[in-house]
Amino acid sequence: MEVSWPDDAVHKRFTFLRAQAYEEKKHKRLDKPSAANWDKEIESACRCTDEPDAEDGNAASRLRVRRGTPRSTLSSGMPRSSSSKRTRGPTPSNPLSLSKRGVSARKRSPSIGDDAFRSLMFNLSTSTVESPRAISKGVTEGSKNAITNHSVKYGQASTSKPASSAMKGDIIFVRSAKPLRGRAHLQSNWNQAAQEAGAADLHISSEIVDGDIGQHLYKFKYMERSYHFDNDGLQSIFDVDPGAFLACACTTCQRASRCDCQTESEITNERGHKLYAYSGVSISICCGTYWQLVQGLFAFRIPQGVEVIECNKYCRCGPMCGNRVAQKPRDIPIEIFKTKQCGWGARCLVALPKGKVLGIYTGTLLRREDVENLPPEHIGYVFDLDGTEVRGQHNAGDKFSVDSYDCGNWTRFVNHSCSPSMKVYSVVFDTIREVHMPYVAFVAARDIPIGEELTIDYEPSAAEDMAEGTGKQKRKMSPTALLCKCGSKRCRGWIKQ
Ligand SMILES: C[S@@+](CC[C@H](N)C(=O)[O-])C[C@H]1O[C@@H](n2cnc3c(N)ncnc32)[C@H](O)[C@@H]1O
Repeated sequence: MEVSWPDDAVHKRFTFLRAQAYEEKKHKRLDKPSAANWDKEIESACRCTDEPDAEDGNAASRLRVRRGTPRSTLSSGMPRSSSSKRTRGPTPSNPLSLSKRGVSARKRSPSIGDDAFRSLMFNLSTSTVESPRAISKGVTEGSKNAITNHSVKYGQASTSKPASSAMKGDIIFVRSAKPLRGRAHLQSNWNQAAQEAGAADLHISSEIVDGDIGQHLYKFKYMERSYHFDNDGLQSIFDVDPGAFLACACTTCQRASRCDCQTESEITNERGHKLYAYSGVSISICCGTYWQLVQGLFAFRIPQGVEVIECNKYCRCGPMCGNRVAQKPRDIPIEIFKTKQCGWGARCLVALPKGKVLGIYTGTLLRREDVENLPPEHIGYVFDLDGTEVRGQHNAGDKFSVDSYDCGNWTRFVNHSCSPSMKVYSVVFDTIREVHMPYVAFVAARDIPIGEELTIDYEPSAAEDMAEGTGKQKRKMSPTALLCKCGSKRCRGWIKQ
């Protein structure tokens, strides 16, 4: 995937202005992260409903992942057992309760020689997460069987002893230790990781059957936000000294002219006034008797390739600041589904307005020169971060890429289209732009109806060439290129790999 970047002059100008702004404004930054630090706000606003699973470490915070999860953790983190969390026994209000039928349902610990326990153990694992209705139906049926036949089986019984060995009254409901499998397993793990990061639901469509799932996906580590670093050296470059951050001193950043972080982005209108990258952030709409803040949408004002500098943890503003958009947890539900032609894809389960920022591309951050050492199957999942590079200039040391084959989030399933529904832009908030490790944000390029596939153009420069009439894409297909199956009327015929 390639993004188009501005020319050398633009970069020189921005570098100069930013250096100047830094010297002028650095006294305003907070020496320590603000008490109203956005990371903390996200954590407390996290919509996680379950307690973190201490056993398997999958509940590690974003920070812990960012500080260098060893590679072995990535490959050994799955499958995880759901048994340690959700045990559910019959309760008086529960349809599982057997007391109404004259059989006391009580919870006992198994002991050696307790045949009743072994013979009447129910397995409630797989479908419990998938379909509560099915569970209750199935278990009720199972309960009836328990009473009448003493041969209880729902899902898969852990043992199947003869009914005669069961003792009335020793019916025990336990949750099996058997882990979820296939699509249910992936959905459960990925959705949980998304929710722990404070993001909205992540679904895997039921069109995807277990047989469609490649083995590598069971080892895939879902990371809604932030990069993974295999290499401590890169991690330390990314985690710059706090003193290097420029931060604003405004409390709400409602006016771009007052927010010093806007100096960093240097987005100005024709009159030279600073502009936000995001629309609506400085506007309050009067709704009857109260004022309502309008949510920030990407306004497509910035020159392509110039990073948007969002407020950071040293800024004084809080989470409602209009210059904190891409860093907020995803608030729209996403579904991974099976496309007709291009493998799996991603779509949104709600309609989206133009400019809505949908997510950031996460994965393992690596130097560009290391990309060629990756196994070939990774290549389709590598996104180049070229925000500071001048086209044609070879300076591999400062170029980085993101590989989302082993870890990443839903954006790794985003397919290419020659008429894409999303655009990408570079955004910086966890580090400084000078380290050349921005995040890549995906944003709705137009209003997107509910359920439409979310796509990007993997090679926007080719689209520009086509528009300028210089590209002869269909005729000049490179030997390593992929046949494009986007189906667009404006399809260029192939995708660069
Ligand atoms: C980032 S992945 C996208 C997710 C992928 N479809 C999957 O199932 O994992 C990129 C790969 O998807 C496939 N792909 C994406 N867009 C395509 C298109 N327009 N035509 C053909 N293949 C496409 C190619 O195999 C490409 O290497």
